Amino acid sequence: MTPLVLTGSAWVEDRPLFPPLRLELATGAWTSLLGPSGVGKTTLLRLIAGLPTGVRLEGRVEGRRPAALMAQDAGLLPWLTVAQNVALGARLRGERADPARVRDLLARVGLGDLSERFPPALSGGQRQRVALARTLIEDRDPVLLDEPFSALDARSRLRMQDLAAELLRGRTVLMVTHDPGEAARLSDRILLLTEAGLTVQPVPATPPPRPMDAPEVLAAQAALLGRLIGAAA
Ligand SMILES: Nc1ncnc2c1ncn2[C@@H]1O[C@H](COP(=O)(O)OP(=O)(O)OP(=O)(O)O)[C@@H](O)[C@H]1O
Repeated sequence: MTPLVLTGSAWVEDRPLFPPLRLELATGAWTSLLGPSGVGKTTLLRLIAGLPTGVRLEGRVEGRRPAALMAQDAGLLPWLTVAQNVALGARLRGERADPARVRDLLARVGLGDLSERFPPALSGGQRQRVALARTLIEDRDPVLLDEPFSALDARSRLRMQDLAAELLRGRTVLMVTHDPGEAARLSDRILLLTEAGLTVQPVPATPPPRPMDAPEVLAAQAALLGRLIGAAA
């Protein structure tokens, strides 16, 4: 598979957003992208997906292919049920999603009982789990996740991280997150985006997903937190 590579700088009107950088997604690996708010992480994800952004990219994306994208707002259609939202990708392609697979995924994200509910009657965390199921059902590579676990309580967060790690094993994943612990648990590679550009950060040597309280995870988490605080200063 051709590597997916973004090279270039981005501009918001005449203001630079990020300086010239090169972001290569390691094929089959989980890459996490961290950085201060507003630095351009979602923009990078959308540029890679080929979606509209408010910026001008002076550069190019090579190796782009159809991606599964889980956006920061769950983006559920309020007039479709939970199950219909999970099956939406297939429906948009004029196909029929396998109902057993939809049921199985909804059960695995803990929403087996809510499949006939409509999104306005869900909590923020439940909506996020529907969006996760909708992303995980797609047989796509790459998979682009924008803060996919941010609305979840601590227990569901760990469970959903493990589920995503299991179902996306071997896929090329780019996950934007503000949570250094999450990045340290799940990633093969960690990137930090700041106004100065993109830097590669150390990752624990053990294979992901790692226990959240493993010493190497806690050490990586603390190191990342220090860099994030430094970057935001
Ligand atoms: N459509 C737009 N028009 C003008 N500016 C935009 C547009 N979209 C994004 N921006 C600006 O681009 C910058 C980067 O936004 P982006 O959403 O990529 O940041 P982010 O790093 O993902 O932030 P956060 O962590 O808060 O989600 C922000 O300053 C934002 O205001």
